[in-house]
Amino acid sequence: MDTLAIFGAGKLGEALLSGLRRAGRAPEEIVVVERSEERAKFLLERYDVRAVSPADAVAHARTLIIAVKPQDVGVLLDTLAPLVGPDQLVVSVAAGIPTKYYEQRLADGVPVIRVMPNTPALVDEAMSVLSAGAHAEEKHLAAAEALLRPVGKVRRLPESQQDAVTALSGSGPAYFFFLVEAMIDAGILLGISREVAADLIVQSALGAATMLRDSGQHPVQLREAVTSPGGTTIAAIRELERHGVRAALLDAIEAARDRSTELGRLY
Ligand SMILES: NC(=O)C1=CN([C@@H]2O[C@H](COP(=O)(O)OP(=O)(O)OC[C@H]3O[C@@H](n4cnc5c(N)ncnc54)[C@H](OP(=O)(O)O)[C@@H]3O)[C@@H](O)[C@H]2O)C=CC1
Ligand SMILES: O=C(O)[C@@H]1CCC=N1
Repeated sequence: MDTLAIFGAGKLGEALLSGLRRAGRAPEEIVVVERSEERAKFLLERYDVRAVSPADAVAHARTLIIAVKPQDVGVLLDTLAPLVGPDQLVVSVAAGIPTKYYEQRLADGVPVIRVMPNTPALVDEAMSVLSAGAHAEEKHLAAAEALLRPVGKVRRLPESQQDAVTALSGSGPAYFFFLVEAMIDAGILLGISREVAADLIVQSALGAATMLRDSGQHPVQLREAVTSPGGTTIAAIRELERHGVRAALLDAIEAARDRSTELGRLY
């Protein structure tokens, strides 16, 4: 049985856990390591998985998913280092932390894979990008892909691109939520109730996302099809351009990339 342990079942760890359970992973194949008893109780009640000590988790599991915050990885590795061996697989989802960081602290030869998933794992629509560390072979990448595929789309990219990936798809859902939040506020401004505005905008977002994925058309083509000559859309686009929204997005995503790089240097 390919058992796995999730260290830190917070927002992202829980999103992965929920997907693994939906995908049919039996509760006895998964353990979690959590600091808070209350959180452990919640996870047991909701997902039927046990919370155990780090030592028990390492003894129990072949695959170790590290889903604690980047600033907590170092302390966790102090505990794990003497326990983990090269027949196990470490999968890290921590933003910014390079595989080299793990390899320097764990026993020689322990395979490490860095993954950047995102919270749409909760609805099986995650984007997960994998990069192999120095000791990770094809079989390890394949095992990590098999783990993540049930919760969404999976790609492999070189680790040198992981900070950019973190800024694009790791944080990406937050940008869309932010945009939707602002558009609902615009509905309020125009005298539409919050409930109705949310319904209109969320369905428009879903429709637009489906077209982006399925139409085979470039976003510019799709936007042009909405933008009638002398019409309403171009009046809005002019304001978006006047306020520098495109430049703001470029700056924002660059800042996220830089923060990911910085996290990797801090810890
Ligand atoms: N949220 C997201 O969208 C994404 C997050 N990530 C990455 O996932 C990781 C987790 O992020 P997120 O879920 O948002 O953060 P959370 O704070 O929600 O989750 C982290 C969890 O780990 C627990 N924890 C901390 N230290 C330990 C430890 N030593 N042993 C066991 N559990 C521990 C925390 O407990 P406590 O609260 O008690 O500290 C908390 O429950 C981060 O590294 C982040 O970069 C990656 C992609 C997307
Ligand atoms: O904000 C963060 O640092 C994490 C990593 C990517 C998404 N959330």
